[in-house]
Amino acid sequence: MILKSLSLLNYKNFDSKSFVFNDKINCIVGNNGIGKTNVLDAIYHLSFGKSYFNPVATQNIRHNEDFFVVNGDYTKNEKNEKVIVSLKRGQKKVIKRNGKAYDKFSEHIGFLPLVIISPADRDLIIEGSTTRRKFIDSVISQSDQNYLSDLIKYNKVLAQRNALLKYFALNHTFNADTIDVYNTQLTDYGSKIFKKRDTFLKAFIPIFKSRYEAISNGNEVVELVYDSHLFENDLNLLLKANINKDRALHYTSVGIHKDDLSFNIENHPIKKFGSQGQQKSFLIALKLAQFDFIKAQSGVNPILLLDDIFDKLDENRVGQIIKLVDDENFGQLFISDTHAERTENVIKQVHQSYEMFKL
Ligand SMILES: Nc1ncnc2c1ncn2[C@@H]1O[C@H](COP(=O)(O)OP(=O)(O)OP(=O)(O)O)[C@@H](O)[C@H]1O
Repeated sequence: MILKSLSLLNYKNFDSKSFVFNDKINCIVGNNGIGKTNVLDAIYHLSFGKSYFNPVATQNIRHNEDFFVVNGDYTKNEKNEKVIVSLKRGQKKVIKRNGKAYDKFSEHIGFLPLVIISPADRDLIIEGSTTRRKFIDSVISQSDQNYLSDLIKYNKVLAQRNALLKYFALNHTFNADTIDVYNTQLTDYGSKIFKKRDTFLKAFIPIFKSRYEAISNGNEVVELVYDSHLFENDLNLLLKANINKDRALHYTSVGIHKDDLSFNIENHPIKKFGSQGQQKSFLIALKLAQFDFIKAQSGVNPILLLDDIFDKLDENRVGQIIKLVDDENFGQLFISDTHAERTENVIKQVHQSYEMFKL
């Protein structure tokens, strides 16, 4: 799959801008704040219908403008595919593929597989469990539409159960039968989601470890562990056992929305004991494993966005990463960097064609 060209209208700092891309490597270089990451984010938008960086949709519209349009022309399986994402203030976002608007955005997810590696990934290590669950969910969703639909349904039931708990507390009342209905639904969707997360992680962890080994030259031992209450317990029994706690808290304290991943280096949490370079290597290995996994599932080479990844990495590690991407197994690559010369020197070592875009 190749993104042939991209055009932006009123997207973040760009009024109107077009690119015709190289099929292999595209380097977007320029000073801080010039809009390099915004170009990558526009490409991300075309795959996921939203920004990787800014969850407030309207903030992606250029200041003092009324709308944005991001237009991408792709070839996939030898067919041309045109995807347009647009947003007008006060209206709903529209995603069109070949002129036809999607009813549900979730149907588009996975159509243009993409992996982004960015400094913002640090949130996966430093922030709470939500970001790590989002990561697992986004990898599985790109190759399994049913997973995403079960997840959406689970979250809806969860919100209803929480609202009911709040209502009971405010009105000093309780009805076990209504809670039971929600428990059954949460158990149905939650068990399926748990099984898929478990199966996914069993396949994913070895790939991740081998990616880390390649980046670090095999000198460090890392671990990724799936933490879930559901390993030892049936969700329905758990929900029943915790009902008094949930009533006191006014929300549901157990379920797959509490799952987490532990990231360790040499048997200690990487958040506390990993150096910045080790943390960055860990995140890159995680994302490259995501790439491998999506590719194996979909049979398509995802687009790979490398946002500002050379910072904080020593030459050895940069060399290892470049060696990895200098491989037929990778598809199209987009790299952003502040140092045009550094990027060009690194990219010259790769035996693939490339294009430099100076903003
Ligand atoms: N809605 C918007 N309207 C106008 N400008 C915006 C909007 N959103 C972001 N910007 C501008 O985009 C610029 C940031 O762009 P971006 O993050 O792509 O920079 P960058 O080239 O990647 O920089 P760095 O090298 O520092 O990472 C900032 O100048 C910011 O003010």
